[in-house]
Amino acid sequence: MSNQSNAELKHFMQGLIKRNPGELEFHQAVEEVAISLMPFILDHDKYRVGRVLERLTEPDRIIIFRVCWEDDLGNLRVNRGYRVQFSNCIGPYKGGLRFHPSVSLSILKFLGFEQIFKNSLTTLPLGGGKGGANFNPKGKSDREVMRFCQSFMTELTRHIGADIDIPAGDIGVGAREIGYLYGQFKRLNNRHTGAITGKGFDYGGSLMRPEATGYGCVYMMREALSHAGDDLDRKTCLVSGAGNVAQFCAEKLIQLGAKVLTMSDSGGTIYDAEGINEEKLTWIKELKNVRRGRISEYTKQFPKAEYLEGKRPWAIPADLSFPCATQNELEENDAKNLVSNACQAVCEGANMPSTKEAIDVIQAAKVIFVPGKAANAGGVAVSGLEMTQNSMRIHWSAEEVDQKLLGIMQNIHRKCVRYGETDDYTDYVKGANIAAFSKIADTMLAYGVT
Ligand SMILES: NC(=O)C1=CN([C@@H]2O[C@H](COP(=O)(O)OP(=O)(O)OC[C@H]3O[C@@H](n4cnc5c(N)ncnc54)[C@H](OP(=O)(O)O)[C@@H]3O)[C@@H](O)[C@H]2O)C=CC1
Ligand SMILES: O=C(O)CCC(=O)C(=O)O
Repeated sequence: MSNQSNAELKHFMQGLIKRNPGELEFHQAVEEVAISLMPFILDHDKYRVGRVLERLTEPDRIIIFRVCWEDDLGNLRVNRGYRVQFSNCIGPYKGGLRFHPSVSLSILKFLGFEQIFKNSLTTLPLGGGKGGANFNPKGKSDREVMRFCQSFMTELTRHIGADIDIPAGDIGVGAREIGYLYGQFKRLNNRHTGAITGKGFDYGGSLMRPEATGYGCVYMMREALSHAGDDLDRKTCLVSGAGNVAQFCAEKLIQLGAKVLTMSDSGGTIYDAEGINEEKLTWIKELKNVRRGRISEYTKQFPKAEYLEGKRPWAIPADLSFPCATQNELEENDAKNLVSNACQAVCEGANMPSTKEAIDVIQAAKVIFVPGKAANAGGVAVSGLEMTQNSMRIHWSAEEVDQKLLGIMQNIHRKCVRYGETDDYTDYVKGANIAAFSKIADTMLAYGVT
């Protein structure tokens, strides 16, 4: 990076940190983008003069609200709900809802900011947003989760709509929560519209939406390997997480002939040297989606596997890595382990799972690294396809949706290569950021001063 780019970057980040004090995850997400974009912006004066990056890092609006509900014992509980409507430049706000005790404004701003870029990469007309609450669904009864979702939606409903803002799931918001949220939306508005995605198939959902993020991530890995003259066959894989993204990432890897060695949750990692096959994965899905149990139980069912309490998967030797749990779950030392174990590629199923220091280590070793905004865009892409099907009042078959998903992931890969190829390395971070930014920035300039 030139001295001028460095100076501009420093100045920009100082301003951002001053305007958003203490929002560490938001700073991290913006810095990763700004490092890629600053030289590009300096080469294109219209973006610098138009102060596009400054405008793009200021959300259109943030809604914060009280969510009051009653638990099974009749106690009143109070949580905080949020919706960050970050940018509707290229389409209505679109992005998931996260229910997790760690939810904060910083986390939702980082997620909403990333979402603008990810959604741009899909080529669908989707803006960026994110929301959620510091509510912990773990250990709550179905009725408690329902009452919470109904209270949450009672406020959120006035801010969303099929052409305004379309939430979906994320951590802690799966099929059950979407059902309760959409049921309340429908009741309050007396209308059936595509105002939420990830809906059950019977009430307007798209086939393949549950699978889309994990499958899309594997399609992206396959493209990246193919670009490097390799393939997935018999590759050993580390997958973190055991939720929606991790389950379907593992499923597609198994289908395509790779060997999944690990899955994890916030308690620890299971390491199955024989590989997690379809039957074992079905058991994990039942454990996580129905019984809502802990991954540690796997070793009781499959005693040859090991449970590594409190550990992440990254110290285990394997060819490929798929962080699919949460932000900053892959740190500098983990990256060093991956590199010393000759890991060939990292494809991020989660949002910002790797720290900046980890990415630096991985890229310096010329290991393939595909960032979440490119690698996990399949989920929101199929949400976009769900919106299209809702508007057209039709359902596409699973094969049709899967083909479209594959096409979108291949197209994202091509764009990353177009903007990120250098002599000896494909910089997918730079490629994804510039490809996504150009479209948003040109649209912002077309709108004038807004
Ligand atoms: N669902 C989707 O379509 C998309 C999701 N993503 C991203 O993928 C990631 C996973 O989302 P999703 O699978 O939907 O969520 P789920 O809630 O289905 O699963 C989350 C998984 O991550 C684990 N996890 C959560 N927090 C932590 C933590 N602090 N430390 C270790 N493990 C943790 C959970 O373990 P435990 O149960 O113990 O908490 C669980 O196994 C997130 O980053 C999300 O933003 C990105 C694009 C689309
Ligand atoms: O499907 C969606 O709208 C959003 C998915 C999501 O939250 C994400 O891409 O991080």
